Amino acid sequence: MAFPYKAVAFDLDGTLVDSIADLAAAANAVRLALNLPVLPQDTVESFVGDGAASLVARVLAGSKAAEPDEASVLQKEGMALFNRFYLEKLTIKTKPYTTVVDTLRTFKSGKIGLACVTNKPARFTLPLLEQLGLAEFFDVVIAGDSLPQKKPHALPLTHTAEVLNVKPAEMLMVGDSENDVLSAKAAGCPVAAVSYGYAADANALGADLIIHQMDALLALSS
Ligand SMILES: O=C(O)COP(=O)(O)O
Ligand SMILES: [Mg+2]
Repeated sequence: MAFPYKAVAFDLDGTLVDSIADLAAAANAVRLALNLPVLPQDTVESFVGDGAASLVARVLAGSKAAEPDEASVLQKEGMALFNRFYLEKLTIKTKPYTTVVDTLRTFKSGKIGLACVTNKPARFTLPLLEQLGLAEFFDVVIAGDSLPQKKPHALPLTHTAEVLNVKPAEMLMVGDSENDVLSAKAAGCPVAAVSYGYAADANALGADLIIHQMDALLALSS
């Protein structure tokens, strides 16, 4: 194919799949179990992007500023509840965004290396990809706890490029958040941002390119 890159690394939440309804349901199930009032879905959406431990800390505090304190009893209890509730209902409403499946299929048949690089922990990432029939497309899946560093660090992307045997400059990162853009820039990867994800303003992320649906990638040529 005329596609200008040898590989593509995709973020998961807000990029490949719209997972916010199930994330918010699990988050609010945690709050109800702890006798806290439920949060609006938009509030939970603003807490997503830094992995499950950060999400749980923010959901418990009701504030984006909260950071996980692994030693806290409440954080441990919140994590245990979130793990249980979210794993039970990972893909009730979660679906791939429009044109995602066809785009992955086209890249796969064009021998483009494909990776999923997410901050979501592996215990959720792998079953979610399986349940939605997406796992088969990826040569490599790097979750938030697969390596010692997660996005916005460069490591998930430099490691992915190494596994796919391409240079970072030959691998396009596609994401929806500041962490995706920062990780790509730190790794030396070109980066596209999707306009439909969980960032308040995709135009402000500093990506090289903005796309409004995934199959816009297929129109790129060198
Ligand atoms: O689970 C998160 O916090 C974010 O996941 P993502 O990196 O796939 O957007
Ligand atoms: Mg994302």
